[in-house]
Amino acid sequence: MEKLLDKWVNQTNWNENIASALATFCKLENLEISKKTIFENYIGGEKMANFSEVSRFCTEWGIDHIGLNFVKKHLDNQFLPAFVLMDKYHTVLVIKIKNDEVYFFDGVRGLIQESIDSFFERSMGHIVLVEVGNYKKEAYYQKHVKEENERIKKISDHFSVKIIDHFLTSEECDLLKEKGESLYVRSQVSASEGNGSEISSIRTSSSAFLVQKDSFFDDIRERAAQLINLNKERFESIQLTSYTKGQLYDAHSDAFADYDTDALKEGQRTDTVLVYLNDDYEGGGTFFPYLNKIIKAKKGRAVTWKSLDENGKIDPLGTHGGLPVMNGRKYICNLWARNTDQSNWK
Ligand SMILES: O=C(O)CCC(=O)C(=O)O
Ligand SMILES: [Fe+2]
Repeated sequence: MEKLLDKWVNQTNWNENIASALATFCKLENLEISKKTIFENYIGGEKMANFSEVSRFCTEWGIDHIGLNFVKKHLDNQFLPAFVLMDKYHTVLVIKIKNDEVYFFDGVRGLIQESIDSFFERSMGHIVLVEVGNYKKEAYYQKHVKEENERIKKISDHFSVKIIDHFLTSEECDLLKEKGESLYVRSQVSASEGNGSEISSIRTSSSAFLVQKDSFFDDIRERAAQLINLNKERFESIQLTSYTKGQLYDAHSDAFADYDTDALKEGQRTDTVLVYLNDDYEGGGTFFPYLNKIIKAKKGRAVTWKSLDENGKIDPLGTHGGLPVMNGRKYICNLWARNTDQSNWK
């Protein structure tokens, strides 16, 4: 697995998903097509790259391929590698099946393993099998491209992730980091049974809970409140999170699921203001898989979005996570607002 991960060419821009899959494929197959050529030619223009780029790429470079409606039997080593269009508007590169698990490269998440059933369930029903030889090439894509563009337009009309640079000064970032330094414990997530929280491989960072009384913390909450036009009482106590090399937070919503009755007793999370406290590390961007967007850290930068839709339900478009840190140490500050008064931190 380690060796295979070396072949991964990650995407660093939201519209580079296909280019990442294609470049990873070339590296795996030792094709001498440069990463630069791929990233310059197959990023899909101003919108995100769409699945037809895979076929265009193969045609242009004389690589035997076929586009098909995806059925489970394609998940067989004899047909691989294959490009599959997943939900989340992502194309992934499937390379191996072993013990009913699919191994695939994802532009933002690297080399992933998932059960065949759940992988198939998540997919959008389109696959390109590469170098399979015997099939005839056919064009399946136009209809899909149109649907894809419509879906993306709908998304960008309804959901926004706002970026506010210089929300905190560099000195404030340093001070906040310092205040948390001795308080880190392994991060947890809500327990799957809905009572309490637990350690999980989906979140491997450490967290510091800044529950002490401090006018500095109050001031930050006040500014977060002004930023998104809420009462400061709606903000929880500040949490810092830190990731060392390899640590990550997989895709999730900050809002609590219905079954998470323990957490919901204190109210539902509605808004997030996330602040980057440093930027001297590699990797570790904040990714929004449904929006095909990765936000890069910049010291003092705040990012804000809503977790619930207009009906108060968890909005899948707010799904996000922290990519693995490649080098160095990442520090963020989380300011979460709930729909009830949280001011027992006073
Ligand atoms: O580390 C990141 O960029 C995201 C963190 C996050 O989503 C969280 O702490 O809830
Ligand atoms: Fe989060």
